[in-house]
Amino acid sequence: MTVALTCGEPAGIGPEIAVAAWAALRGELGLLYIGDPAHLPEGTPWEATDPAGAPEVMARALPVLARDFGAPRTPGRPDPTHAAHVVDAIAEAVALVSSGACSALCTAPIHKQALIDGAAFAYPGHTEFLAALAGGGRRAVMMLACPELRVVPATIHIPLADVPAALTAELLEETIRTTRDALVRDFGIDAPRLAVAGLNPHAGEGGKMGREEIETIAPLLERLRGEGFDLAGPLSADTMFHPPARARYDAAICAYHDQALIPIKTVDFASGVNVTLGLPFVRTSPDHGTAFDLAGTGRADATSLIAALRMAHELGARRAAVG
Ligand SMILES: NC(=O)C1=CN([C@@H]2O[C@H](COP(=O)(O)OP(=O)(O)OC[C@H]3O[C@@H](n4cnc5c(N)ncnc54)[C@H](O)[C@@H]3O)[C@@H](O)[C@H]2O)C=CC1
Ligand SMILES: NCC(=O)COP(=O)(O)O
Repeated sequence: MTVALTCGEPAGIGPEIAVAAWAALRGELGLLYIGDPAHLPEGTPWEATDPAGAPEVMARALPVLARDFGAPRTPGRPDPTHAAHVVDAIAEAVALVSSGACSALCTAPIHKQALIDGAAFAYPGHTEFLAALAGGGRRAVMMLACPELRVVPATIHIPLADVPAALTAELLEETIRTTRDALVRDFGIDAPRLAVAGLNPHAGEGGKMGREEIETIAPLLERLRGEGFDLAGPLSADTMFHPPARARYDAAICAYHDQALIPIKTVDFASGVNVTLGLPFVRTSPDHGTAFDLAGTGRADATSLIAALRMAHELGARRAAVG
């Protein structure tokens, strides 16, 4: 069983944390790095191979599906000529997991702006790109998970000003259903408890601080409770994330990106994992970005990538076992 690991933005910390993760995990799981080996830190032991050969290579070298990105890497400074190769590596990894050659996909961070500028990348992130590659008109759902907390932003990479209009009952319902299904299937939670945040301060304060809770969120939750969903909310987001509140749910569904990601990155920035729900294959990622300020210094922490690779391996194995 081999986890495909895409290189992400070569100017970021991806290549160096990939090597650190390989060193930490080589006795534990198989991974296949997809990228340009010339971008790996000097002196990295690596070996060109394919998914079938990766587990055997792991013990002595980083297994690499070697691709030529055509130009060296300058840490902290993205090269526009790399952008299309970065996108191709993700598409290639999806082909490997879709064919069953790899058991799961883990992605090192991309720099969204560099891909949009350099390759006219038409997506705000991996999540939406992977949903498009998976086909079937899917809408993938982003979850970030650490041992203490799981959060799901219903709207993702859109301007804050656009959130109220985007947070429709349809989007929220699909997000809740996808999250519940994934908690059962991938996380082994038989009866998931979900907490749903309001959009406004104090969840609207009875309509005095916004009406989305009364008009959209509460009626939807009531309907879904009628179907047997275990749903709390709409809750005030500011009091959902302290430890006793966290103990009352298995995942928090949030209205927008920062409402979800600020708490988890505060609770556990080091080892949070981003996992995409609703795809026909497993995809995880570290919770952080390209960290240009650290690229090339050797000071980047690989803990989150290690946790992401472990989760990818575990979820891939679980799906393989249950079919
Ligand atoms: N899954 C993905 O592809 C993700 C990509 N990004 C992208 O990354 C780029 C940079 O985003 P930022 O908001 O600056 O976030 P960032 O996570 O790259 O950096 C924020 C701060 O955290 C530090 N940091 C990040 N990772 C670290 C690590 N492994 N060890 C130690 N310190 C670490 C950085 O040095 C910086 O001070 C953006 O283009 C963003 O879209 C951000 C999050 C996820
Ligand atoms: N803030 C999370 C993030 O940017 C990750 O996005 P994605 O590339 O996993 O869609």
